[in-house]
Amino acid sequence: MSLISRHEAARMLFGADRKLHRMLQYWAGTAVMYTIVIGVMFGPRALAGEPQARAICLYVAAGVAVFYPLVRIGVRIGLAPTILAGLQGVFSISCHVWGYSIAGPMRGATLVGLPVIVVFCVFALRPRQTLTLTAFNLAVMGGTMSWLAAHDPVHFPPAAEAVNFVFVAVASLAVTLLTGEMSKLRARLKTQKDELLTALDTIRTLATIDELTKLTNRRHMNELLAQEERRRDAARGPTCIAVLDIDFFKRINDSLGHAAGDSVLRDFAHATRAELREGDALARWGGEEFLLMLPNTTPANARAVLERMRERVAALAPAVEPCSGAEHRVSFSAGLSIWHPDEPIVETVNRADKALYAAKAAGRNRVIEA
Ligand SMILES: Nc1nc2c(ncn2[C@@H]2O[C@H](COP(=O)(O)OP(=O)(O)OP(=O)(O)O)[C@@H](O)[C@H]2O)c(=O)[nH]1
Repeated sequence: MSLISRHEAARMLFGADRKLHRMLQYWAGTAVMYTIVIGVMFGPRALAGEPQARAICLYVAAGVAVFYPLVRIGVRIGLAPTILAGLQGVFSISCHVWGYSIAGPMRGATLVGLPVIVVFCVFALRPRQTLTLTAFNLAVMGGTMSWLAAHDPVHFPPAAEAVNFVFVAVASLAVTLLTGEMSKLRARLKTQKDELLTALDTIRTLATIDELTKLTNRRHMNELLAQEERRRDAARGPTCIAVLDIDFFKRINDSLGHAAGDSVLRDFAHATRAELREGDALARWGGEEFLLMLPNTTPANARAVLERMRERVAALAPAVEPCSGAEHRVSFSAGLSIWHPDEPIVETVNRADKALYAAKAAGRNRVIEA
């Protein structure tokens, strides 16, 4: 039989999920605390056969055992941590109150643990909920102390009980207020973290995406080109570069206005993007000019992609002048070049750019290879 590593054992006991792991670590921490405290206070008496001591030892052991699967199931079914923390808090209070009533002269020691319960709940409960738990804690403890002082004043002198109560009330309230501040601080930190993540996301988008067309922007395309250059791999197929430019775009702008021009740019981006595979990149290179990078693509295949793009663009609804009803069909010209591995990739882009000029000079709405 193979021995399991400490890491695997911890994974089995605490699970792989980070949240579950954290909650079960708290559970383990409290289990160890209970074992020590109950063991020291009631262990010898339980071993001596005293029924009350045995009963509380069993109660605590059963409670600790029940909470382990409860936490695991709770996290799996999405039970609010508040409910789990509340249940553990109430269980803890019942242990303390019971322990206090049967601990004899040592009972003062059990009071130390009451404020600790609140500390353990701080990560799951909101300040108001923590305050409610403390109020419940003091009501149960105060009620028990009063009852004990009234029914057994010899063992529970009223004056001593009153002092004990004041002590536990002051300590619990102080801890509750402090943990409340901690909770607020945590909530503020969480909000700030969320805001920072959103801001980071926006910055990342702004840095890589063209706002109008939602295509890759020039800055990011330059990074992709450099990346492709670094990755230079003879075993892979060739990389093709194309520069695309919308024909007579100025006319659309001049006769229909800038907003209509923007709308054509968006439609053009949408239509051409539909022909991209994973790994291809299409960027708005500037104005009405676009740069296409097709890794692992032969020039024949790249030409076929550009032809399909031309068909899609030709199928776009024409921009219509409202007064004259004149139609402006959208088309583009493109220059295509293949990247030679010994050539800086910017040179390949320049060659594609020159081929684009040739396509424009040859009458537009066509693809010319460099
Ligand atoms: N609406 C809009 N127009 C833009 C944008 N960027 C550049 N332009 C316009 O695009 C037009 C480009 O015109 P030209 O460079 O003369 O080219 P063209 O009219 O397309 O002619 P050819 O390229 O020779 O076919 C100019 O009028 C620019 O103002 C933009 O973001 N939105």
